[in-house]
Amino acid sequence: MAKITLKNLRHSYYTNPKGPQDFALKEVDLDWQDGGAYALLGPSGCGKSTLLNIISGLLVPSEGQILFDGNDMTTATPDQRNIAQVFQFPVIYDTMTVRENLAFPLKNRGVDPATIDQRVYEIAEMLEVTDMLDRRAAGLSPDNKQKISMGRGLVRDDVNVVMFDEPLTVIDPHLKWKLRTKLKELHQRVGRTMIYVTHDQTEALTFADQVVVMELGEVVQVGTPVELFERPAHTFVGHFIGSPGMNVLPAEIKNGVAHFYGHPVELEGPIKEGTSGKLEVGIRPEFVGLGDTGIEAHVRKVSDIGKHTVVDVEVGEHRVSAILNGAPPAKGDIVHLQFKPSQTRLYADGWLATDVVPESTATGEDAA
Ligand SMILES: Nc1ncnc2c1ncn2[C@@H]1O[C@H](COP(=O)(O)OP(=O)(O)OP(=O)(O)O)[C@@H](O)[C@H]1O
Repeated sequence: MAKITLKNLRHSYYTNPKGPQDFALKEVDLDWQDGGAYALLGPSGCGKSTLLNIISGLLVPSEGQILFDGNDMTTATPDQRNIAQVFQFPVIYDTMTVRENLAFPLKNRGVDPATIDQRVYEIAEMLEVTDMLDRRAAGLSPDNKQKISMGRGLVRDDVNVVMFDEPLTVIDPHLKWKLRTKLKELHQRVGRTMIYVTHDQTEALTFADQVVVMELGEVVQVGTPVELFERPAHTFVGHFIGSPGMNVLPAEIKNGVAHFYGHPVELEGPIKEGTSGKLEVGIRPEFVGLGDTGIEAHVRKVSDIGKHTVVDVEVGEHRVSAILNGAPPAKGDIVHLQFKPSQTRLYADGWLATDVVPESTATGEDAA
């Protein structure tokens, strides 16, 4: 196993890139700690596969380095990197039994038969496939084939990292949650570095201890699921994570106070020095409340989603969502919005521009 470092990495598929727009990856600096459970999360086209291929050695970056425990591996072949990969579609041999499929990566490396038997059994137990060990892979369901494919990725204990590239694509929706949880459990049991690539926030947040969020070839935030939810470093993270995502509303500063639609808005803490550019207030629907006073809004839609109600309101031409627990208002009502100050942030050109008040100096709490 190894710590993997990406240093000043940039990649363009053009031979003569003219500017940042020609780079599929713009300046990536990242450390993947030994034994960590990571997710690489972002929408289609943000650069996830490009980054994955650079780590696995299928692609040499235009600029920068990739280090394994400080050793430069930038131009090393995939074989030399000692990486296991699980792809979107199962990679198994149909004519072999499940046991032979699981044993294959070990046999290939000349591991002794007794160790192979033991490892295959351990992995089969973890994946709950011991009853299929002697069945031909050809007869398995797609879900089970993908489980075996995962098993092949996990069976070796000498790999530097196991990379999963959208591994649940072929899995039946009702089984997805089960395999997601299984993968998390497997990480805890085998303790190997794992990188799970996905565009699905639920998969990323269930699996990973640390989530790397990418947009337009850039890493916009690395954090725990809670950090990404509670304090998005970029409005993109606020939008992308959560359902519905964070409300991002136009703001202006008057006499040092943020305003939205003419109303003063109390922020989580001081505005960072030198803040300028396009200003926006970010507040998650979970922290928008209703009260007798506050920002006047018209209720446009009320959706009952079981435990909560999502209420969509309009403030002028701006749409705001609130997640409410109590009795909801009705469509057409006029309500007053209150933003919970400790959860209200300012963003400048998309980036977080407020600091948090240290706990010892924080006063009371929160209007909503
Ligand atoms: N071989 C290639 N030649 C030219 N451009 C490419 C190539 N592969 C990817 N790109 C471009 O690089 C950018 C990043 O693509 P990449 O496939 O890494 O994104 P992704 O996040 O993995 O997307 P997806 O989830 O759809 O696979 C995109 O704009 C894509 O069009």
